[in-house]
Amino acid sequence: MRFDNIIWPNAIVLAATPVISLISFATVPLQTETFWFSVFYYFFTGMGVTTGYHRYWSHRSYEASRIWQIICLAACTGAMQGSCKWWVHGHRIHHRFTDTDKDPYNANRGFFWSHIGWLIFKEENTAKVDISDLVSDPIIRFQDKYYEPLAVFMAFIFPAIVAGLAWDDWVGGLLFAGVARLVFLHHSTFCINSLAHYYGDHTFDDKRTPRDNFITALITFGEGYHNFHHEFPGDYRNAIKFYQYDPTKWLIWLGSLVGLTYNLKVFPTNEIEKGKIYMREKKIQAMKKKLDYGVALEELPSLTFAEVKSKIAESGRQLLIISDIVYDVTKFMDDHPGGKGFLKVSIGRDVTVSFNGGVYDHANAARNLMQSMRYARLIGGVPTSAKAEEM
Ligand code: HEM
Repeated sequence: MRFDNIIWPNAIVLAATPVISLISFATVPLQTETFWFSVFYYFFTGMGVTTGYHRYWSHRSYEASRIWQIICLAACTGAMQGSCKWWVHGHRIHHRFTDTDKDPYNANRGFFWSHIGWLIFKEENTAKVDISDLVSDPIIRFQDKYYEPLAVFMAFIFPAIVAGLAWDDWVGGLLFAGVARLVFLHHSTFCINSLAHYYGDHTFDDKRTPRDNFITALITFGEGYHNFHHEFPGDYRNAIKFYQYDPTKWLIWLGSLVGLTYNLKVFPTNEIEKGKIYMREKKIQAMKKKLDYGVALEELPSLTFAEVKSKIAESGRQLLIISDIVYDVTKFMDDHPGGKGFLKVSIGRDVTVSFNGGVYDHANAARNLMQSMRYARLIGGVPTSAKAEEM
C-alpha cells in the first residue's frame, strides 16, 4: 500500500465517520425526535444531491427557480460530497467516458473502486468536459469557494443546532443527524456508481455497465433505474412509470405544481420503447442461437429438379419440395402427425400447395420443424406434372 497517493481528507472522513457512528450508537441514547429528524435530514440531503447536483446541475433535465436552487445547494452541501462544481465535473466525465479509463468511477475496475476507491486514491484524469454553465453562476462559485466551512456547518453544526434548540439534544443532533446520517448517505450515493453498475437489468442497452434495479432504486432515492438514466440522461425521471420508485422524480414533479420547477424534460416514449425492443430482440436472438434452425437458406446447395430425382434414386433419401426448397423427410416419415402415407406420395414432388392448404394448412409448428429438414435450394423450377395440389 502506497501512502503518498491517498487523498487523506477523504480517507479520514470516510473512515472516521463510521467509527464515530458505531461508538455513538453504543454509548449515546438516541431520542425519538432525533431519530426522526435524522431520517428527515437523510432524505433532505440525499435528495438534494439527486434533484440538485445530479438531475438539475449535471444534466439540466429541468429548470428551477432560484429558491429551489438555493435549497438544493444547501441540502447538497450537507451531504458532504464535494462542491457542486467538482461533483458535476466528475459526473459529466463519468457519462461521457462511462466504463473507460477516463471514467472516474469506472465500474470495470471493480466494485470497491467504483464505490469508494476513486475517492480515496489519487489518480490523474485528463478528461475534459464543459462546465462553463456552472462557472458563470454566482451561487455555484460561492459554494465552491467556501465549500469546506459550509459543508462542516451543513453536515454537522446545523443538525446539532436544530436538535439542540428544538428538543435540547445537541449531542444527539451532531452524532446521529450529523455523523451517522452522513455515513448512510455517503454509501447510499456511492451505490449509484457501484451497485447500479453491477446488479439489475440492461433494459434499454447493454453496451455499458449501468443497470436497472428496484432495490438499488430504493437505496438511492430512485437513481437505481440506471440503465434508463445512462440512455436518456436528459430525462428528469429515472423510472418511466409514474408508480415506479423514484422519489426524486416525484419531488421535481411536485415542485412543478407550485412553479418551483418547470420545463421538465422527458425523452419521447417512442424512442424509449425502441430501446426496450432492441434489448428484447437481442435476448430473442440469443435464445434462437441455442435452437436448431437448420442450414441457413443462403448456405444451402442448389439442385435442379432432375438432380433431386437422381438423389432420391441413388441415395434413397426421401426428398420433397415446398416453395423452391428441397426437404429431406427421411427420418420424419414415421413421425409425421399427418401420417406416413401423405409424405410417401409427396416424395419427388412439389407439394407447396398441398402443404399450404391443398391438403392441410400446416401450423407454425410444422413450419418451424421443416427448417431443420432443409436439404437444398431448387433451381430451374418443377415440371407441372410433378406438382401436387390435392391428394
Ligand atoms: C417437411 C414437410 C412436412 C412437415 C415438417 C410436416 C409436419 C406436420 C406437423 C408438425 C403436423 C401437426 C399439425 C401442424 O403442425 O399443423 C402435420 C399435420 C399434417 N400434415 Fe404434415 N408435414 C409436412 C408435409 C406434409 C405434406 C406434404 C402433407 C400432404 C401432402 C401433409 C399432411 C398433413 C396433414 C393432413 C396433417 C394433419 C393431421 C391431422 O391433424 O389430422 N404434411 N404435419
